[in-house]
Amino acid sequence: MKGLGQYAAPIFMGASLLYALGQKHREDLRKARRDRAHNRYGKSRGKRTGSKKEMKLTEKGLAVGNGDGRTDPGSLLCAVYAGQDALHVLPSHPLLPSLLRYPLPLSRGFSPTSILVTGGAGYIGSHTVLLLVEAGYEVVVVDSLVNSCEEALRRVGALTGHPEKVIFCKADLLDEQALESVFATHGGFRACVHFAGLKAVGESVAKPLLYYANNLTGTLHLLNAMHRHGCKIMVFSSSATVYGSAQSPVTEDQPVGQGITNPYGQTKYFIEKFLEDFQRSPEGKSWKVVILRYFNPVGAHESGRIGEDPSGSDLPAEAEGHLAALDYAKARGHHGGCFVFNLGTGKGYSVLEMVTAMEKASGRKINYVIGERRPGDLDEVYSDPSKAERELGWKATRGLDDMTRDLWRWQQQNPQGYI
Ligand SMILES: O=c1ccn([C@@H]2O[C@H](COP(=O)(O)OP(=O)(O)O[C@H]3O[C@H](CO)[C@H](O)[C@H](O)[C@H]3O)[C@@H](O)[C@H]2O)c(=O)[nH]1
Repeated sequence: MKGLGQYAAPIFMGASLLYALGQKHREDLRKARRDRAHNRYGKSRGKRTGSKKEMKLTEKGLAVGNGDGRTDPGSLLCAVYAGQDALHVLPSHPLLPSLLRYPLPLSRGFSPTSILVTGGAGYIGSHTVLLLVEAGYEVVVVDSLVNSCEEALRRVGALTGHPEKVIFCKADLLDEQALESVFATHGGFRACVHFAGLKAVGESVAKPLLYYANNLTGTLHLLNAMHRHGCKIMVFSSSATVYGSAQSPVTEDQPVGQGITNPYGQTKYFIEKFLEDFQRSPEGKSWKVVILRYFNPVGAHESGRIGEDPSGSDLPAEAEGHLAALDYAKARGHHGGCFVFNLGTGKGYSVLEMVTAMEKASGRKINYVIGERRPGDLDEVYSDPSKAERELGWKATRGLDDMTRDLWRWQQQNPQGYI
């Protein structure tokens, strides 16, 4: 019988190998951290050359980059998996199947698939959060609840079966410190979908300063926080009002900003300008900005559980438009840009057609009085949505009857809204 000593040499060699690989792995991680810190704080301002290698945290894990923004698929040093509360790092070397797998505890909410949604408790926001969770994302919602309530998000969590993936932070975008603490606590956002904003056309005519201060300042705080924390994908919820007096059906290349009839529309126009100007600047050129211009969304989720809280286009489909926009931005890899899409049915409905459709859906007679146009309202605006269909693969699929039926179901099940 041989003694245990015969195993000593292989064990020693194996252990040395493991130690050496572990050392290399730790050194790689340290180097990656250094590189990231350099990039973040702008210490390495030198022009990158095609031959200079760099460590990159990619979707699949830590990889060696070519120095030109690309990575070679074979260069993966370790895979990174996001768990519920931890980041799991698994070295790709076959000799180390599990020895170096260790969870890095993280603040709740961090995940490479985490999306920040501002105004996510609102009408379109809550439908979008639902679709994002169904698509596998974890969502951090920042909302001041000025025009919504948390119950909408509880219902979204219940409908998806993943309440843990809907993380709510009550915060006002005007409160820069609160916003900073959301990024510091939940950071690492892959993208931001920005809905938060005041949206009542009539009120904006009566209180323009409130609208300018709120919508513009809040967005500037958000953009600064995203910039500080390296979140470079923005999907912005804009509005058809930016087309002002343009002739319908409006296409994305028609001029914007002329003849806008109300301060709400002006805020959307100015925010589009902020985004375009920043994206064109050296600091923002790697950002991917997708601007979605809505055309009066109508409807509710088919479950009747979420809809517009009482405090024509197709609402659930518009929420899908946000996912399509995220996919579009992600598919552009490292190529930044600013892209604009109309989301609408391509068909205009008159107010009387809406009344008739609601009568049909509810089986009730609706009394109405024909009066003056409300301050700030346009007479007619409807979209040409063909660019979204061509480039995003998005199309409004439901007709007026479907939208009013879902809207009526929501109204019947929730006559007082979310209570
Ligand atoms: O300063 C603010 C203003 C609003 N909100 C929140 O933002 C959400 C906005 O949702 P709404 O239901 O009021 O609005 P919609 O989802 O219907 O509207 C969305 O689409 C509109 C276009 O039709 C506008 O683009 C609007 O900004 C965008 O939120 C609400 O939860 C509200 O509480 C904030 O958190 N901070």
